[in-house]
Amino acid sequence: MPAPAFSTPPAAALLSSSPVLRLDGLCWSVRGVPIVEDVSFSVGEGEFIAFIGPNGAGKTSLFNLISGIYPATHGSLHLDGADITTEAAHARARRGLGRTFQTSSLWPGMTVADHVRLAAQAAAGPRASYRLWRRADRYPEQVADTLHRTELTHRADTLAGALSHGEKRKLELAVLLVSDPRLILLDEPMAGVSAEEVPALTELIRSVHRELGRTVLMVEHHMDVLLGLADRLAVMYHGTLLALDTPEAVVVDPTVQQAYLGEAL
Ligand SMILES: Nc1ncnc2c1ncn2[C@@H]1O[C@H](COP(=O)(O)OP(=O)(O)OP(=O)(O)O)[C@@H](O)[C@H]1O
Repeated sequence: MPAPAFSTPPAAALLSSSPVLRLDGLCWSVRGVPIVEDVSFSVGEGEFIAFIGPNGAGKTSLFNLISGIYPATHGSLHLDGADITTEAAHARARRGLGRTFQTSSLWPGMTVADHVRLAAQAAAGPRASYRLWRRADRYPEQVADTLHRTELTHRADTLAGALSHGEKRKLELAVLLVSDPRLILLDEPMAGVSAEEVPALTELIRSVHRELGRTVLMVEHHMDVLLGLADRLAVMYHGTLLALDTPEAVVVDPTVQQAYLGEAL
């Protein structure tokens, strides 16, 4: 019997007290200018943390540090207890850390199914032959399951360039999910998505978190989206972590309110 494309962690794992991810005093500077300053927090298995903060607060930079795109200047990062501070992005991906980017990372002239098939092949490791990836019989279960999960089955043969913004975001999620990551970083998944498409995309992200049991970190400006999804809200401000608490506590936190100069969160 073929292995399911998605593994669901046992309920006990969701109650595990050991953090999936731990940041200790993480810093990143560019030519001596601090961009991320002394950020420390832990993420529990199955948790959903949403990152908010004004433009330029350092949210994407923090995601780049966690995913290994930038090396930390100081501090440390542990994934499942292993020190990954100096590990390259691809090594972190092999440990189960996946991410999407603020701007679309799709090939407009490639079909939806081929995007997912190529990602499945890449996840299968360096021994998989890239000459074979276009064969439609490669990774059929993974491709079909992932397209079904992301509600893109009917768009399998459509070129990515012909998709709506919301469908492009779904395809980016599909490309991510087919490698079965345990910890998922989503950088502004609603960016460019029309108001009509936001609810369906929100539900998809919710199902990735709740039904697949994935641990999720997400940068997002839509507070209405976040309040229904996040277990905790992290507020970034001038490169520092200003607050990290339940959404209810964060929205009434006077330090956070002052940082936003009285603007509604
Ligand atoms: N590679 C880089 N080199 C120099 N400065 C950078 C680099 N990347 C980011 N910065 C600067 O770091 C600061 C934080 O940027 P970052 O993109 O992390 O903020 P953000 O909170 O994600 O903002 P937004 O909500 O607008 O995406 C900004 O002042 C930005 O110009």
